[in-house]
Amino acid sequence: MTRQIPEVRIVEVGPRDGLQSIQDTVPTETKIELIQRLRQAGLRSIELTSVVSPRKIPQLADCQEVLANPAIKRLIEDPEKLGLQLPVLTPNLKGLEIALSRGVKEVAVFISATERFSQANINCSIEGGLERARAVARKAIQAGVAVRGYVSCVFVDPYDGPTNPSSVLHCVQELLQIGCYEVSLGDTTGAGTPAKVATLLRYLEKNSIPLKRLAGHFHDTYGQAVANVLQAYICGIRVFDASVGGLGGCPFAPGAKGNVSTEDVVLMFQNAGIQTGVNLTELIATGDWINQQVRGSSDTLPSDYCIEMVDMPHYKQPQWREKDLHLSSFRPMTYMKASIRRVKHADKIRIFQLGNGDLKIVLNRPNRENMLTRSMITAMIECLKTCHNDSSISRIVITGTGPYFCAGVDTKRESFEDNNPGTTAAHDLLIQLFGIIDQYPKSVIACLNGHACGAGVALAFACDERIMMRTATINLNPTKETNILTDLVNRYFPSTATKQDDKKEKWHRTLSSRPINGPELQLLGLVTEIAENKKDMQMKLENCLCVKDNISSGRTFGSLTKL
Ligand SMILES: CC(C)(COP(=O)([O-])OP(=O)([O-])OC[C@H]1O[C@@H](n2cnc3c(N)ncnc32)[C@H](O)[C@@H]1OP(=O)([O-])[O-])[C@@H](O)C(=O)NCCC(=O)NCCSC(=O)C[C@@](C)(O)CC(=O)[O-]
Repeated sequence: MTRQIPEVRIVEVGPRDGLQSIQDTVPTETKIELIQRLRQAGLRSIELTSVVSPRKIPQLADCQEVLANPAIKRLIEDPEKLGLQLPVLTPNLKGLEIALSRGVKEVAVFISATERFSQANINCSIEGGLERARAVARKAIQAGVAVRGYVSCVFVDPYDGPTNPSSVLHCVQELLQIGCYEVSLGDTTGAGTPAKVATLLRYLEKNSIPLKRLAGHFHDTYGQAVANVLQAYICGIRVFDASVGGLGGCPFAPGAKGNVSTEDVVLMFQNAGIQTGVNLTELIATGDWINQQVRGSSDTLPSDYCIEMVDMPHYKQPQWREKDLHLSSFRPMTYMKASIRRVKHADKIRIFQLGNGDLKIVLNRPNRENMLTRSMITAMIECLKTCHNDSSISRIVITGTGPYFCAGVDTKRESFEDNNPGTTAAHDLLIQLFGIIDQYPKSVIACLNGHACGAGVALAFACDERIMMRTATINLNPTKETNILTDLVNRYFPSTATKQDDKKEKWHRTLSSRPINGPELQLLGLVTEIAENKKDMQMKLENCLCVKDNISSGRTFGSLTKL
């Protein structure tokens, strides 16, 4: 017998909650594109904006322009026909009037279950907020406009502390009474945990609140938001607010973090076979895009899964992605099957532990060609030391994002001389790093996603193996970094065999004179594999049987490197 699993509805609040706290003005066109992309990704309920005081929420001061945009207007005109719900947040009659004048067919009213947050957010008491909501609902319903309700601070008020559940009950009862078709329970401060969620929902249900009239709105301040969504689902909630990219937060709830990310919610449900109607890959691309727009990078993507997916080979090919994202048709590829756990994300370094035993260190400073800073070098050293005796890790993979593997040390920022008392010069840190890599008890593989220069070349050559993109080159820039590389060559290339000395000599000469590409390096035996593209590199990495092998010089080599 097939198990019937009810569907969930996701209310995407990214264009409103997601953006409202961002300091720098997000251009109106970006907001419009965000809405369109979200719709494209399959989201059917999208909160478009809010019509609130522009003094209080300057970021959404362009709400009228958003609503008046022809593309958005077309959606607003007949959302039902398009299968859409497009609420707009309206705190009072003024907001409602503006929304109505723009043809909006659904509004959302919002109150708080606690006094201090209510004052901070909407400048009135709980009862004052209810009074406003009542007036808005009455007029909206008369105009044939649907009304959704929010109750904020259902667990904790940022100023008052824990919330009395009876106040939440009162607010929910009132909002349903005034005609809200659904009330979203706002964990504004992100203080909720699954146990608190279950307790509150049981309490509301016992007091005759139908769970089908409730939605969950969880913020991720303490990393509990996805767990809270799951717990609420188990309790019977089927509607969840979420924000793409995990953006969000109320400026009047200091310290609170963004909403639960839509990507994580969709991923969780989809993998449980619960349909959300959302195309996860389109959504992840949208999350990546909006993060780039508002934060200048995808560094802050909500989960490691999203970060990994964005870096995935062939990520840009929807056919492939769609297929692989369904558990039933998962590609038999260790990398995909592997669970991905964040070990640490230091400054410009991402570190993942994959379930297949790889630890992946990603240099993530693409706009500066992944040039190494002191903190990046230190983070790598710390990571390698931490994982030294970790039996769950068998290989270390070092790679980069963007067109460069690593363009050396950022000499504008880092000194090679130990001229600051108490600090270690970049040179000494690098030597320490290369020494650790060289003597590491596990295999260390450099995946040269792009070009390497200066100390970046040295980093690659301190590793046991190198897999290199065909289009990548290595280039020993004639800078003061050269000394480091010469030092490395002398230290780490075997000196016992004359033949190898010859090769070392040749390699050094070639390297010093011009950029040298992967195939040339492979001929010299200095690169194990050449990859045609990211996917191929991943496959080559999967197949790389790198084994540590002690040789007479005392240094360790990958057995596949034929020097
Ligand atoms: C609620 C008010 C408007 C009351 O503000 P007020 O100061 O009590 O109202 P007022 O009527 O005295 O008006 C003050 C000024 O705001 C203007 N104004 C008044 N109303 C509007 C309007 N609708 N649209 C545009 N402008 C408006 C009004 O014209 C006047 O302008 P001024 O004469 O000073 O230039 C104000 O306090 C406000 O806008 N607060 C911001 C609330 C807000 O947007 N908070 C964030 C969203 S809620 C949230 O994030 C929580 C939630 C929903 O996501 C769930 C959760 O996580 O808990």
